[in-house]
Amino acid sequence: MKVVKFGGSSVASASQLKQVTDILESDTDRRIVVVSAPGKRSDDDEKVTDLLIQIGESVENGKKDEKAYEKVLNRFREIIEELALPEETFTTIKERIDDGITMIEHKEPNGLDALKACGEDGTAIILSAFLTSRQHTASYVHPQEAGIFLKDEPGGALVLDESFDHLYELRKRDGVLVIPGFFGYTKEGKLITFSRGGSDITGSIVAAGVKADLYENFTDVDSVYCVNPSIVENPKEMKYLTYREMRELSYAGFSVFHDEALIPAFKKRIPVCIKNTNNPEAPGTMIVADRKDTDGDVVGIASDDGFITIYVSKYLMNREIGFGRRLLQILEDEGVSFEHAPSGIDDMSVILRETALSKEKEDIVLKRIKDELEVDTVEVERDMAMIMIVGEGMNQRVGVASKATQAFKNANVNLEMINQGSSEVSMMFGIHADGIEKAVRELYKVYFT
Ligand SMILES: Nc1ncnc2c1ncn2[C@@H]1O[C@H](COP(=O)(O)OP(=O)(O)O)[C@@H](O)[C@H]1O
Ligand SMILES: N[C@@H](CC(=O)OP(=O)(O)O)C(=O)O
Repeated sequence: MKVVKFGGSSVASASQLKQVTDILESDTDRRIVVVSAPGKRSDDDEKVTDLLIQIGESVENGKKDEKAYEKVLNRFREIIEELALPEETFTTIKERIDDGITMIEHKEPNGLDALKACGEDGTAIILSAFLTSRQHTASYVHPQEAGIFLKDEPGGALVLDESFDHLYELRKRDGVLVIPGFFGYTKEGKLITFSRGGSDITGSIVAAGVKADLYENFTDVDSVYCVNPSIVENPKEMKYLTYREMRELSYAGFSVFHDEALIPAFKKRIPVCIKNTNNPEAPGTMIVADRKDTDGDVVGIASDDGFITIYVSKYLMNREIGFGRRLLQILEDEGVSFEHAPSGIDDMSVILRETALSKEKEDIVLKRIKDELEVDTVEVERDMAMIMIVGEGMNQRVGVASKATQAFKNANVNLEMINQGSSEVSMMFGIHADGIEKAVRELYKVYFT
């Protein structure tokens, strides 16, 4: 049995949904399908999830964005008409969207999540109806009925272990099962969504729950490339990656697969394959426990901007037991999550995502660091970017870091920070965001050409 996830680009239009159906029909092992909300049909198009968030926020602010509301309804109406589905398919989707809006108007908790979930819910209703119209045994399975139970955590929902046992029961059902991605329920019955891009996580949870032979993740590229294809033209394709490599790369900026989506599949040893909906014959990229082709130092280069560094120095910090803990405690008290914390003898930096530290929070945090830790210096640097090079066995090879530093030199980009990941499959470099593309291109040259 295979679990198949189709991303937003794969379900963006009626013609894409027909392509999805062809893919399902070409392999009867593809029994469980997880779908995203309709994504962009072209570069200047809008994702349904973005429109739903726009509507939700406008309702929260007291004036519903009618334009965005009409756009969402039109997206679904167009798809339904082109697939020649009955009118009630549209009515059901519209009712669910209107219910989400009413929840927000009544200030019910999780109203925004309920509205956000309508994108994937709508796609699942449409795809199951379309499969049925093509004489397949197919059913829509609501995440609550499937038993996808989640814990509400800041920064995104987390799956509860009992979900895997509930999901196993799906194996007993006949036909193709279509499950909307991106959301689940708390034990108290509240709908909650994962963080953005979270349908990949649903797919992985379902694949782990039903103990699938394979989790296929269909998107709009032939494979995972060793570097973001919008930075380097025609980069090298990756045939195999290990779970650890993919986790590091997706965490550090490979947006093709959600970084939290690997853990459920990894724990149950379910292989993952990233494939192209518009070129399903291409082999794609397999993510597995062990990779045999270990040629080359590095398998991928990921990059992301939007980071802040808090730099702290204090003479004899090395002798002050508990300094690091107290510094991080301040962040914990203020509800700020951090990404990395490299340290020296008398200094320590904490790297955070800009989204984690508002200007007001920054003032509070800096004041507390100064007052409570009596530091010599505390400085904040914004507009930082992180570049991560990843490769299993990289730590065993001589000269990997020197190639990287040569590349930064070639790009004329100053290195603000270097951190060898504790996982030993990655090395991270902090630079100013304006140097990101130059640096990535030079790194690509030294490792891949
Ligand atoms: N290293 C990479 N390899 C492949 N695609 C990448 C990489 N880094 C970023 N991407 C981007 O990820 C996109 C696919 O992810 P996403 O837009 O989330 O797809 P979907 O709509 O299928 O969920 C690609 O179109 C590509 O632009
Ligand atoms: N629709 C949600 C969840 C998702 O996974 O989407 P996509 O498959 O388009 O990345 C989002 O936009 O965040």
